[in-house]
Amino acid sequence: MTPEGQALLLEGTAELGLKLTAEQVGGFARLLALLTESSAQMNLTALREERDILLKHFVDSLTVLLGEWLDRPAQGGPLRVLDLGTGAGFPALPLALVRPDLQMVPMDATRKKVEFVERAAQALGLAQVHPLVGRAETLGRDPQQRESYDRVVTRAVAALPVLAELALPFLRTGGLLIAQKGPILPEELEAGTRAAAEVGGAVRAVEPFSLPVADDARTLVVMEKTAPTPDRYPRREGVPGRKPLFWQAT
Ligand SMILES: C[S@@+](CC[C@H](N)C(=O)[O-])C[C@H]1O[C@@H](n2cnc3c(N)ncnc32)[C@H](O)[C@@H]1O
Repeated sequence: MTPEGQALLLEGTAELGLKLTAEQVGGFARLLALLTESSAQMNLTALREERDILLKHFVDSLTVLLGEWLDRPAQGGPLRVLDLGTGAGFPALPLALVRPDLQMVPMDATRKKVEFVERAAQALGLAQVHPLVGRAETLGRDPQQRESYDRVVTRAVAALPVLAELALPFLRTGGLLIAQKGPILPEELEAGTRAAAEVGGAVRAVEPFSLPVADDARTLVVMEKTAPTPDRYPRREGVPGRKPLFWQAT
């Protein structure tokens, strides 16, 4: 990481209220190098410039900490967190670097991306990260995965009604989905609210904010799991995305 890059990372994370240690900065530098090396060989992420990776992957991933939805509960063990559609490890890897107390499961349908996340987690010494390959529609029906997470995080994966159907089955009652999104249209929010109710959840918060330094518009949407998900959800692979509940995708 260049000195300018390090200054940018520190500025962006400071705006989120985080004070990175020298060891954490070293972890981000290593992750940047691994991502840049691997992207040259395979199509891992569209972002190639150091500034873009630092702001739009690393700092953006850490905005999931705004609102304190991932704070450690006063009682009970560590939070078990699923990152649904992690891609090259976002937000899972930046989050694991600053929050080693989280039991993190980055999950994606694409094996080569999950293999990268596994290699990166090993190289960074993140023993609490346990990647998983598969589709949410299928893993969400696996008794070992269903209703077994305290939190689901997900960034840039799908529209809200699709996320509700894919993510809420993984949560125990009382658990939270924290979706990192761009600006949200009222129609998407309405469909997401109805879809959440259909699969055993409710929208708890919609928080618009600006990405530090870059100023791009972002929204955190939080849904709470309020009741067990009916057995018919999620529908079979591909159907939630093709026919989102209560929503006509344009
Ligand atoms: C646009 S990428 C975003 C990746 C990452 N979250 C990020 O913010 O950089 C969306 C990812 O979600 C994964 N994905 C989409 N639908 C999925 C599903 N039903 N089950 C598992 N992974 C899925 C894709 O394979 C892809 O890697």
